[in-house]
Amino acid sequence: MFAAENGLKGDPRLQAISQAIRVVPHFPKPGIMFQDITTLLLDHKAFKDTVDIFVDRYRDMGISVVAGVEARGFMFGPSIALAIGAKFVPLRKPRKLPGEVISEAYVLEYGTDCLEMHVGAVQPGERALVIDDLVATGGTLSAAISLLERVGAEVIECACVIGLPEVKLNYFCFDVLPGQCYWKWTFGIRMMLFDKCISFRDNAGLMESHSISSWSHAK
Ligand SMILES: O=P(O)(O)OC[C@H]1O[C@H](OP(=O)(O)OP(=O)(O)O)[C@H](O)[C@@H]1O
Ligand SMILES: Nc1ncnc2[nH]cnc12
Repeated sequence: MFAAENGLKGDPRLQAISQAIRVVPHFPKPGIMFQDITTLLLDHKAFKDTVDIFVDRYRDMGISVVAGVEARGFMFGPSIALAIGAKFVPLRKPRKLPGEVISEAYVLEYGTDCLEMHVGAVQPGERALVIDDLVATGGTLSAAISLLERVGAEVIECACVIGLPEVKLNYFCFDVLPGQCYWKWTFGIRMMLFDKCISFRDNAGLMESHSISSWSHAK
């Protein structure tokens, strides 16, 4: 989310959203600081503010598809889709969707997994937004982007509520693509003002052309 660009700089909603997210140490295994958005969902104002912030950003972008990543992308995606007049497409874990699917495997901070999407849910040329609660390595979002691009959709942006401070995207953003102000600006704002709230633009071509392991493994 571009706090300065869209007038969110200093917005008190951001701090309240951040504070509503519980951090659980050593879950699901030692060393992981688990960012628990279920406490955000319990806080009606913080939950609504989170959705509203995304809706304000995406309502005029001509987005026809909001693709939510199982499971936690399902908690934010449908509300955003309804509010911006888009359809919601679930990107599910393996063997959950009953119809014909396409699949994309990826590596997680604590394991490996796979996302699937129904064939025919998204048409070539559609403008898509990917929603999830959190980006850690970016592997999940990379898989989501791949699924959508494989069926000819254009991924306009990916939006997450939480960006982990150790995310390798910081490196990607500041060092690998120093000329890309968009990235630099986004993440500068995230770290200074947004804390746990980010949104970032997909630029799969650039991700691919630089061998950043966290992104390239899913490509
Ligand atoms: O950026 P990454 O390293 O790919 O990690 C981020 C993903 O990990 C979490 O989901 P998880 O796979 O744990 O599944 P869940 O939502 O079903 O618990 C989170 O909700 C993201 O989808
Ligand atoms: N630290 C974390 N907290 C919550 N979900 C995650 N998914 C990957 N890393 C995570």
